[in-house]
Amino acid sequence: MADIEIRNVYKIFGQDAKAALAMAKEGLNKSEILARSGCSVGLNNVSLTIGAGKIFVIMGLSGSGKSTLVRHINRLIEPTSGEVAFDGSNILDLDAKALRTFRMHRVSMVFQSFALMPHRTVLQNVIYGQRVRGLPKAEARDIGMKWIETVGLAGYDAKYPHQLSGGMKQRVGLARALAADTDVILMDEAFSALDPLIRADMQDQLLQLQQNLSKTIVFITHDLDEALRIGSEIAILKDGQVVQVGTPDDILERPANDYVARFVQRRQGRPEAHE
Ligand SMILES: Nc1ncnc2c1ncn2[C@@H]1O[C@H](COP(=O)(O)OP(=O)(O)OP(=O)(O)O)[C@@H](O)[C@H]1O
Repeated sequence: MADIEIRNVYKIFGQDAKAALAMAKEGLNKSEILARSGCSVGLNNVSLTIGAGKIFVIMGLSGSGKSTLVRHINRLIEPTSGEVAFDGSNILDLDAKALRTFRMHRVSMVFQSFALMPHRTVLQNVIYGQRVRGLPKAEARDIGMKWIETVGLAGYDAKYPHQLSGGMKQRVGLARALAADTDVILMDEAFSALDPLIRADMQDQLLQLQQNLSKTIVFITHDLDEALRIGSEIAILKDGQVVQVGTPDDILERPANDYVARFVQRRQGRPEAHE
């Protein structure tokens, strides 16, 4: 179980990141920084705590920084400034070997693009991490088959990714993350290719995982109903900044500002409030 702390994280993409960082720290906004430095601001002073055992949902318009934020949690991306800590230890201090171990045991990721290995079967994809860890084949197989069945793909273990639909591939990606048995699972629009029935099923699965196995799940979605259904907490990002973090009730009933109120209304298909 891990508490994840994101502290004053800035992420600047581009050549002149140092100058752009100084501008961000002075309080210039994303478009001013882009105009002056040519740099794109991914995250602009983000601080938040993701409690162990929670389903922490991240929402925001396209380009608001959701994927950039989540990729900091397994150090796929490193901040230009700031810290990311697991149980108080800054993961930026891990050397290459410790980072490999951290990724193997502490945090796995389900990508929107599936990221399956095309020449390996469903089962081989699902148990790849376990095999790399050195788990004997028979044991890894049992674990893999269990999760393949859980995600509704019983009978597909010997198929190859090209023989599956997009939604099925997404479920293989999820089974792989579950089989890896890490404390934390990062999910970047991981349900976007699922049809509504399977999507609802997978939401139930996630709630069970959280409740029964105390997994911490960080979940990006564009779907407010999904966020409200599964989220212990929801963070709303805008232009690389967190505009509110709260329970589903907080977000719906006590929006922190007009932006969040409009965001929620728009997503629910209600008429927009006045600007
Ligand atoms: N590799 C990169 N190079 C340059 N800019 C980047 C890079 N990755 C992200 N950005 C910029 O950082 C900002 C946040 O991007 P990010 O992909 O995190 O947004 P997002 O909220 O996940 O969007 P979406 O919902 O479309 O996936 C955007 O302005 C984007 O242009």
